[in-house]
Amino acid sequence: MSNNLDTSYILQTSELSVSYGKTKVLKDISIDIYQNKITSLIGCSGSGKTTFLRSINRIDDNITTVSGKIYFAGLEINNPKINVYELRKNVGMVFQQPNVFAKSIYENIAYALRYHGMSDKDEVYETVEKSLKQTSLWDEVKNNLAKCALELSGGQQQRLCISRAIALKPKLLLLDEPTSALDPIATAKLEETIKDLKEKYSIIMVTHNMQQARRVSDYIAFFNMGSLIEYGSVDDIFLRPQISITKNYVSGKFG
Ligand SMILES: Nc1ncnc2c1ncn2[C@@H]1O[C@H](COP(=O)(O)OP(=O)(O)OP(=O)(O)O)[C@@H](O)[C@H]1O
Repeated sequence: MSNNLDTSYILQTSELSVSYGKTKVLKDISIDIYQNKITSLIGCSGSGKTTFLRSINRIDDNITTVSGKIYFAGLEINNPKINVYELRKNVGMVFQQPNVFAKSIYENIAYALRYHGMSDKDEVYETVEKSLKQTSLWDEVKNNLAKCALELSGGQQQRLCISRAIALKPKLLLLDEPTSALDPIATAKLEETIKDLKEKYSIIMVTHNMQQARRVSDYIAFFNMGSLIEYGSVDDIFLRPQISITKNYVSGKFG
């Protein structure tokens, strides 16, 4: 991490290490993640990508030991004074499997808004509509907002999960393999949504799909066995990798 906290970065880590019990699975990760860009984390299974994501909104507080620093929007997130509830509002997370609630499409978003303190009915409705439009789901569901979200297709459910996350106006969106459960058409649609969202949000996405990483990302971070091996622009990593293991991974020689 650079010496000064820089506002062009949404997230900076300095020598971040994370252990489950005695096993250290992330080792001294120092990285500066840019605002309003899409940064993809790539690497073999077990290299620590998801652990990195989860440490940013402190989901695993009870099962991990963390050392080093994580600065989100300039604040050190593991400081005891940090309000974890506020942090999670500002750092939205979308998981591999869409986790919609067994409620109506409308309620999936409205519930989250009310939970976080929005009480005005008109404001809730407007925010639901706006967040569904931002993921291009509005036109597909606007006449069926009372339908149970579980009846949507997998791709629609995933876009609903993203709508729910962005309805809370997070500064950072974490996407953990968001298209891994989707077919190619739903994947293409979700990739378009993700690219549109970077106008307003900073995004960190885990993906195993190298074509997707190339299509969608501005920056790529390559992890291997808990270490950050190489980090750079999408062209730096795919066309001019500096480290042979990165080159072998992105060219499909292992992984
Ligand atoms: N809850 C947990 N308890 C103990 N070990 C865990 C836990 N979650 C992950 N690990 C271990 O931490 C290491 C990193 O896992 P992680 O899920 O972060 O990797 P990953 O790069 O995201 O993998 P994948 O691409 O398969 O999702 C692995 O060795 C994994 O077994």
